Amino acid sequence: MSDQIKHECGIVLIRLLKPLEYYQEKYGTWRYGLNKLYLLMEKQHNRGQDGAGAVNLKIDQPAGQKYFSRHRSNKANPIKDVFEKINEPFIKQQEKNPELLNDPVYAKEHLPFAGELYLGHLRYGTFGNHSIDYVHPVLRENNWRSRNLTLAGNFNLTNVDEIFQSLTELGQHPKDYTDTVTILENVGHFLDEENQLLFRKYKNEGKSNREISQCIEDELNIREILERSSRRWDGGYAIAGVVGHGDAFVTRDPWGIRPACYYADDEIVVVASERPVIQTAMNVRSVQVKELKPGHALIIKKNGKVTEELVRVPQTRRSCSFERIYFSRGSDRKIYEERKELGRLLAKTILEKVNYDIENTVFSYIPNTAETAFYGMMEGVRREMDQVKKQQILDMGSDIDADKLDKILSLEPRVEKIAIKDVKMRTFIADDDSRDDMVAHVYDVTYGIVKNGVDTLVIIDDSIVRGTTLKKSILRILDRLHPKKIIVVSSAPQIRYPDCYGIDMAKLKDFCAFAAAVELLNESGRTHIIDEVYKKCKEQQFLPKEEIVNHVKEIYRPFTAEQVSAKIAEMLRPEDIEADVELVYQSVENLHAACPDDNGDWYFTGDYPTPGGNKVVNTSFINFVEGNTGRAY
Ligand SMILES: NC(=O)CC[C@H](N)C(=O)O
Repeated sequence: MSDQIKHECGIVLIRLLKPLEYYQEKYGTWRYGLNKLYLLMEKQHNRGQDGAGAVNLKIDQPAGQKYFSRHRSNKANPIKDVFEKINEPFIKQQEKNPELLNDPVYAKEHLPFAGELYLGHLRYGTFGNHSIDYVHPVLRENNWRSRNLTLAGNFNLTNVDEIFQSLTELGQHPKDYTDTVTILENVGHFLDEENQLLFRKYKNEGKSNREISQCIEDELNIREILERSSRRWDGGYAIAGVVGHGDAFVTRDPWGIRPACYYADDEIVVVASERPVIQTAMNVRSVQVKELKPGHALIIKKNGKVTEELVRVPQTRRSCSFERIYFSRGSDRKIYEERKELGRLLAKTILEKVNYDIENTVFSYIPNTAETAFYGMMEGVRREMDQVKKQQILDMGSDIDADKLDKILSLEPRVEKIAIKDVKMRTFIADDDSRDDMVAHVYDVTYGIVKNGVDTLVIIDDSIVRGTTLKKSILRILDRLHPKKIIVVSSAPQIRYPDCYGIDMAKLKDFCAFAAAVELLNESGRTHIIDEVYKKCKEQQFLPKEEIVNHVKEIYRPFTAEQVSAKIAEMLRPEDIEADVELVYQSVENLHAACPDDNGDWYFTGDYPTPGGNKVVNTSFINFVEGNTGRAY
């Protein structure tokens, strides 16, 4: 991916179902769970680098001793920072008395992060900023054990304002306005309520307060707490939580927008955002890792009972196709196949664009995530070429000989590694003029492969969001190879509408497809459409989200996808390069054919699965016209 988009978050939840001694004996360390947490977080580092955090809970710690430990970091390498902090007391203990460090009973009593429940999080913020207050897990403390709550999530809601308001209507006075803390207080409120209900029930039965605390811990109905609190959540979410006495859960939105998978046996329960991460960390097969069903929660009671329970009625599945195209690790066996298929499906169009002139075409990709789509594209190109060769052979009829056959069969597509990602250029260059020149060098190229002024260069990327890197770096540096033409292929369709479910692309004006459509409207004397859409958006600005319609679709309506692609190519092509530039995008139909199980496509089509999505696109358009640079949720 050439455009860096901030996106997603990663979650990890681990419950050790046996006492720490068991792991010391079987695996040689009571830190078995902690080590797995590290692995699972490190393997998901692609999902968030703004911050990281981890919590540990010791189940059944005696009163007066700390049972929650937490470390969070928003430093440059947050996972490393968090685990250095976690390791500090272990290093000290190692120096003081190494034997005690390896004693699980001593460790649980005296050392932080020696407990049965772990919650880890990697953050790419979609709300607020990068400050430490926004880093998960967030914690709500209380002297009643079963009222303590910690949460971490991969989520974005379109109606945090409504939920915040419901808290203030309850009489609360939140000290902060962050989406994660709002969710924490929202769930916390119903956790308190459930505690209170159970307390009353047992008080009426004449039980002592001590007995009641025990009863509450046994009976706390997590499913009900989640059902009551999530009733109004509009958005995509996979939210994990731990309650102070030892119950834990992960709940997923009813549309399945955000992903969550789990593995459970009699020793351990592991939940993570991505399947192959669990496969690798736990050394299990993909069939052993289950997807958490949309609208359900995986609930792990303190006593070790694991259930998947219905929380909100599942809706038509609209899981995020961008996970498949780009975000998730491509090592998942299904995602790998899907990415290849995305490339394969583009082959015919590409060959048509180059007039099947395979001798004068060089195929390559933008490193690194587009590599899999590239393999698929090349399979597709070869398959198409086989058809061409077959026809040429048939056309020869009886006029066939070995030389002619050799010539036909030897025609192979030219596959080369052209673009090389070189350096991360950031703050070193201060002034804007030289900055652009330096940014051009983020990518480098392999020289001597392209025939000057003759060859067409076909280069595939997984998606093009803003196109800035293409314009400033990739096209310029590719032009130095002197191709006749550069065709940039996107394995994803045009990104036309903002996301509001956990990917930080909330501003319409950032999308090159949107800029191109606006330019086309202006050029073709249809500027009035922009004004009309603005008026319609303003008219429904304060309507309930359920009544809002996505009028932004009208901006694209007069044009075909090809017209928009051609305009984007024109706009992204630097004036001072020699090569022609063309863009080829995936069609939405082919995206669905390649990724049939995950058809969430609102960023391509404007069809939002939740009413809040229409509100976000509406606000986003108003922001664009009014020159407001804020996020639209
Ligand atoms: N990408 C995400 O899932 C972000 C989670 C949450 N909205 C935050 O900004 O912290």
